[in-house]
Amino acid sequence: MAVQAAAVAEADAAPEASVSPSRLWLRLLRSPLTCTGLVITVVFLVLGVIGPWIAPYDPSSVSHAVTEGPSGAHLLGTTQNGQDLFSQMLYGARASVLVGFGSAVVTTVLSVLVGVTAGYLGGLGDELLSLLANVFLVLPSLPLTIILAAYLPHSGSLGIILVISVTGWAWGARVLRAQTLSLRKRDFVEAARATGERTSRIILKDILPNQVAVIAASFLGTVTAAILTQASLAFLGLTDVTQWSWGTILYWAQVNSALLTGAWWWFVPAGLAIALLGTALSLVNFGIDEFINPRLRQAGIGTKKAQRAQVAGHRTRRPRRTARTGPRPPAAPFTPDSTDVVLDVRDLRVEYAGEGGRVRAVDDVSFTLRRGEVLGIAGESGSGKSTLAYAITRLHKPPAEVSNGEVRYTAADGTTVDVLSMGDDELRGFRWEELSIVFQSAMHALNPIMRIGAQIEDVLTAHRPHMSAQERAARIVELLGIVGIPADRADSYPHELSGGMRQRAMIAVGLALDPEIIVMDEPTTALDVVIQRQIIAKIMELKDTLGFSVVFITHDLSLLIELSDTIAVMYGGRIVEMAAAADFYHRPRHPYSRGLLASFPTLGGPRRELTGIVGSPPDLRRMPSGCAFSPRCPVAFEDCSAREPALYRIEGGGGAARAACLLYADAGGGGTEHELARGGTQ
Ligand SMILES: Nc1ncnc2c1ncn2[C@@H]1O[C@H](COP(=O)(O)OP(=O)(O)OP(=O)(O)O)[C@@H](O)[C@H]1O
Repeated sequence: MAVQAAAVAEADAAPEASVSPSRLWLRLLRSPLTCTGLVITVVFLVLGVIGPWIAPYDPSSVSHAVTEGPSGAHLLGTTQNGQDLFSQMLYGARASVLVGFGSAVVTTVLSVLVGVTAGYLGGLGDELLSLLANVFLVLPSLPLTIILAAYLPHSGSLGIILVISVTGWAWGARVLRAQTLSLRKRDFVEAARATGERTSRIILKDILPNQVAVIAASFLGTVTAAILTQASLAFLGLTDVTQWSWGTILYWAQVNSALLTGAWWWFVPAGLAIALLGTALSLVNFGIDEFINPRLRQAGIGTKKAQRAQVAGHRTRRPRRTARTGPRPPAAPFTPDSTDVVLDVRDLRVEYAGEGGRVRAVDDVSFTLRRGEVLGIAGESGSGKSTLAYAITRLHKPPAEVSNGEVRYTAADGTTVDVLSMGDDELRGFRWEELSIVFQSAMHALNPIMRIGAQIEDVLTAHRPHMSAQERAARIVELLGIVGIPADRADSYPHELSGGMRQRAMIAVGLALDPEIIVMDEPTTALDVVIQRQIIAKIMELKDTLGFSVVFITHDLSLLIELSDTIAVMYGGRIVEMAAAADFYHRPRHPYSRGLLASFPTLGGPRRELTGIVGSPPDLRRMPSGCAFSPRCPVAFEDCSAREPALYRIEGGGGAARAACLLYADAGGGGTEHELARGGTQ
């Protein structure tokens, strides 16, 4: 099959280039609101550290200047004992900042530990941790805080930090658990798992960075809440009132009726400080959210200055990294009489266990994939294509379970291994090194907050730990070049690329380790027809140059015929026809294949009426007796609902055709799927 390579690089170049990390930080600082928030927060932090050293007086020492308003000697006035309020505010800054940030650190660490662990682990661990969080959530936090504080009146700031952390961690943990639950099902986490990354690394590099905005919001929110809680407890006299904090200042002001006597300078500075720090933290929070979330940046929610910085960033030229020397030598092209089997799937059965029992989503599936071959798997939705792909890549998860069969992989050096019996470490080495996967939607399979280059680098770091940073950079450039993406796009985020580019970036990730087999599950479904054709052309070009084999899954039979060497059609979890692509196109044997072909417009050749297939695919829980297709089959006869057909070999079909239809039961050369597996697809 000769498919010409398309010049795809220019065709779908997205309009926006990316911006270097230093510029992004600069952008954060260029937002006036964020900057204001940062400056105020830093000023308070500095005051918290140096406050007691620069205070002009001892905050507790009395003087004759009682209840005096602000003056040169006492910048913020005095109390009714003549104590200097400016000094009290400086001492108070330390206590408030310490309690605020201390509580936020402890609370956030607890929330992250419990929330992320529960969400990622699932199962019993999740249930226990969630129960714990729920118990703390239903406890009335205000009375609990008051009671705990009353029992720890002399424990100082550490006691307050403890009280606030104990009563405050559960909410954050619950939010983070929910986020983690949703993230762990995302394709980019699946992809990271598939590339062999360890759990700890997935959590640190894929799960946590995607939650930075939530963690930051929770952290800064806790700082504000903790400062307020501490002020409230102190105001109520539930803390050590001889320890200076902004809350204690308010407490003494209230006890001495400062409001009634008009001594505004006594309570206004402390109230203002709390409000100002809370506002500043919120401004920083907005800024971080905008910085972390590339979509907000893209949407220009930032200030005009930030947008100008963005435009300037696009114009900035970044130096190109030098490419590694040439691609690997071209492999021998695939020929239909090849017997060099790379993947041998035998009698594979995959079941989903549910409340209503087990359903067989893949049943008795056998096929061989030869080196350099493209095996196309077609079938309506629900026929078991994805379940098959996930099972042969060992990416299936409960409730899916492989209950029978073998998946044997033969490396280029002739060694054969059973993929289904591999241990975790062996699997980690196998996936991506020998077999990689290109998922359906690159937008979901790529980590949205990691640059394309970094995502390729992750695979290289996980599998080639001895590669130097320069070698990795060169390989990234090489891979992007192979799939037709300009090297400077390594610094782009997925959302900055067009759909076609993203899908090619996903292919680059799949090619990173030069695998023998690539499983592609609907890799072009989400793309428009023009880009779809470009991607297909690229895949075929790469296959011819690099010599890998492909298992290509799609609904689109006409596309499949064009790019595949061999076609397998699935129905109700079984392969019902298998044939060389050209033979299949001209003479589909199974009535279901004929119906499928009649449902799609041909890519070339004469126009024909699209008829489709009446009825719907079978419910796996109630499979019809005999041939599963018989209730929909236009040529069914009596025997069809009683006898289940094997995958019969059909002589005269170029030696390659097999169909699971009783029409061919006596057509000669009857062979079971098992024999098919032994004989290859020929
Ligand atoms: N998580 C699950 N739990 C229970 N049954 C499932 C689950 N996932 C899939 N199935 C069953 O397995 C059958 C095959 O699903 P699968 O996704 O493999 O089909 P498919 O041919 O890839 O469909 P599509 O083209 O829509 O992706 C479905 O009909 C469904 O009944």
